[in-house]
Amino acid sequence: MHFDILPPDTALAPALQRKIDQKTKPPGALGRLEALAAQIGLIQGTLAPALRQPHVCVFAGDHGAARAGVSAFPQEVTWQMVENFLAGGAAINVFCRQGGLGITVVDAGVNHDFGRRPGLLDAKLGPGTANYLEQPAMTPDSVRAALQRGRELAHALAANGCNCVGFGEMGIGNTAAAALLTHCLAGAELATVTGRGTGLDDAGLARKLALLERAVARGGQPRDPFAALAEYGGFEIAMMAGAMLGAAERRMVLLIDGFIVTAALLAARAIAPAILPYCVFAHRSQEPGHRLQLTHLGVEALMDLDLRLGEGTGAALAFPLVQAAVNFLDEMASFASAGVSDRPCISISLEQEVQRTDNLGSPLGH
Ligand SMILES: Cc1cc2ncn([C@H]3O[C@H](COP(=O)(O)O)[C@@H](O)[C@H]3O)c2cc1C
Ligand SMILES: O=C(O)c1cccnc1
Repeated sequence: MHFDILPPDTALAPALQRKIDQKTKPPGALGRLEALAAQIGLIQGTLAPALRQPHVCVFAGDHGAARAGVSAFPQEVTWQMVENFLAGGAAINVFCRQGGLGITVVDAGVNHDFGRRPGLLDAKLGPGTANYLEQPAMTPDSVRAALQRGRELAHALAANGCNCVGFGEMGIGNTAAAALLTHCLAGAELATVTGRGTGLDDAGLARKLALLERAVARGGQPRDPFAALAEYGGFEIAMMAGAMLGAAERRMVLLIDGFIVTAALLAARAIAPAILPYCVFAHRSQEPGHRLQLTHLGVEALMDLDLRLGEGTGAALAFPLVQAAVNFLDEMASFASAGVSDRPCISISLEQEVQRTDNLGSPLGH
C-alpha cells in the first residue's frame, strides 16, 4: 500500500521566522507557540495559516484479548461508551463543544449492532479482533481494509473543508494492544510500556504483563508495521493509522492524543516517515509508555495534565492552543505596524555604565 505524503516545503521557514520575530514581543517570548505557528505555516505553505472546520474522529473497536483480563473494565464498556458519545455525554463531547470542534464516531469494529445512527460512521470490519493470545488479531486483508477506510474518511473530511483533525479512540483493552505495538515498532521492553490503562491495581498490572509476554511468545516482535498491526492491532488502531496517513496526504494538521493514538502513529510513521512534521503532540499521557513513544519519535508534547482517558480528549483540549498559535501569527501587530521600538536597550545601558565607571572609577571600588 502506498501513501503519497510529501514533507512540508521548508523554503518558507525563514520568512515565517521573520514574521514571528517582527511581532510586538521580545524575540522568542511566545515560547513553544512560536514553533507551533511556524509548523502550521509550513504545513499549509503560507505566512497566514488558518484552521478550518476542526474535527475530532473517535475510532472505536473491540479486542479479542479483552476477555482474557488485560483491562480493569469489561468489553461491553466499548459499545456503551459509543452510545455515550452519540448522546453527547462523554468527556470528548464536552471538550469538542467547548472548543468548537466537530466530532465523528467511527465504528471500526465494535462487538455490538448499533444500526444506522446519526453521528456514527459504520466502517465495521468485524465484531472485534481475534484474541492475539491464540492467533493474529487481524488478517493482512483486514489491516489493508482498515488503513484504506481510514484514509478515505480523512480524504472526505478534507473535501468538506476540514484542515485540522484530532484523533481519538475507544476500545477496552487497547492500551495492551498499544503496548504490544510499541514493543514491536519502537523496540521498547514490554515491561516499560505496559501500564495500568483504565486503572489496574498492582496484581492486575502483573497479570496484564504476563499475558502480553505470552502473546509475544506466540506472535514475536514484528518490526514491519503491517505485520505488527496484524498480530496485535485493533480495527480502531489500524483505521486511525490509515486516517492519519490520509490526513497527511491532504496536508492537514494532525492533533495526536495519548498512548493509543501515538501507537497508531508509530505504525503510520513506519509506513510513511514524512507524516511526522504534520503532527502536533497534544499532551503527555500518564500511561508510562507514552513518554517512551514521544522520546522515540524525538518530539515533545504541548501539555502535561496527567490525563489518562483517551477518546481524543487531549487533542480537543490542545486545540485552543493551536488556534492561539495561528491567531498570533495572523492578528498580532508588528513593531512597524504598531509603532513600537524593536530595539532592546541593553547595549545602550552598558555603554552608559562604561562611561559612568570611566568618570567615577569602578563602582565596585577597585
Ligand atoms: C468508562 C470509560 C470511558 C473511557 N473512555 C476512554 N477510555 C479509555 O480506556 C480504554 C483503554 O484502557 P484499557 O486498555 O485499560 O481498557 C480505551 O477504551 C480508552 O479510550 C475509557 C475507559 C472507560 C472504562
Ligand atoms: O493515553 C491514553 O490515551 C490512555 C491512557 C489510559 C487509558 N486510556 C487511554
